[in-house]
Amino acid sequence: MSTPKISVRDVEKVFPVGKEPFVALGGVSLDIADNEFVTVVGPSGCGKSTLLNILAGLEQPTGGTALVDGRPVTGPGPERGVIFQQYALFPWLTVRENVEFGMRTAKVPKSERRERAEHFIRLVGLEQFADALPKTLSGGMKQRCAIARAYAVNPSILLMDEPFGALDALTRVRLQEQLLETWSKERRTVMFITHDVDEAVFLANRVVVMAARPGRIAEVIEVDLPYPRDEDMRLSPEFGALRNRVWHAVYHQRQIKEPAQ
Ligand SMILES: Nc1ncnc2c1ncn2[C@@H]1O[C@H](COP(=O)(O)OP(=O)(O)OP(=O)(O)O)[C@@H](O)[C@H]1O
Repeated sequence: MSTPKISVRDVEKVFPVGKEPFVALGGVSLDIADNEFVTVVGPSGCGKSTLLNILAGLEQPTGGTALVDGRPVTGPGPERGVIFQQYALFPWLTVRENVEFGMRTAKVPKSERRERAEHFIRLVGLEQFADALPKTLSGGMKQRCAIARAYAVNPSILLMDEPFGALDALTRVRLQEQLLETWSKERRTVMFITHDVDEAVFLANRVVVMAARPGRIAEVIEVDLPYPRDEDMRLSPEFGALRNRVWHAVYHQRQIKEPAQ
């Protein structure tokens, strides 16, 4: 088997909280293949963001290792693009300048920067708004801009932490479809955190269900539905059955009691 793009081996994260340490992740192992789309669901506080932040290089594990392309993650890197729920656009820069910003940091020459920015702005359907400032955009448009910016740096991995969490249902569905369209044209390895079971199934090759106390992987569910996925698929019995399975895995979890310290 080829080396997984992402490999999480027995990762633990213990936060010192008050007198007793808090085990946010208690030994998580997960491999994600190149170009795979994995979604992560689980109850609040089960360590989803902590896991993503470790892969992003924003947090260090207190045990185990997180590997990208076979190398341990020691900090953030240009091969990993991170998208959070809050759009994190620079308010004083236009859409185009925001999209170019990451490439500027990555020292991409100006003409290439322009060209790539145009390409990704078009891909997310913001060409009419290339010269607009973020304050004039809707939430969905801002998030599309953040996605274009992340893609433009050409990361091989996208780490997305509830990127559509703040959006209304209709915008959310549109952005899901657009993300899949972009992903099918510009293949990337994606890890996408969501609270929305429908969204998790609609997007993924595999859904990772996490559980809390300690944060761990409860179940991994294969989504063997073909791409492209569309509205009809969302209404299909196969989709419904998978959604029910994920729902059940999330909402009927047994609590493991941590041993008394
Ligand atoms: N810096 C920190 N110090 C102490 N505890 C923390 C810290 N960061 C996270 N935690 C705790 O670790 C646990 C996991 O947090 P995390 O944000 O990873 O969960 P999550 O599954 O992403 O939650 P949510 O779905 O609510 O966003 C939580 O109980 C949280 O309070």
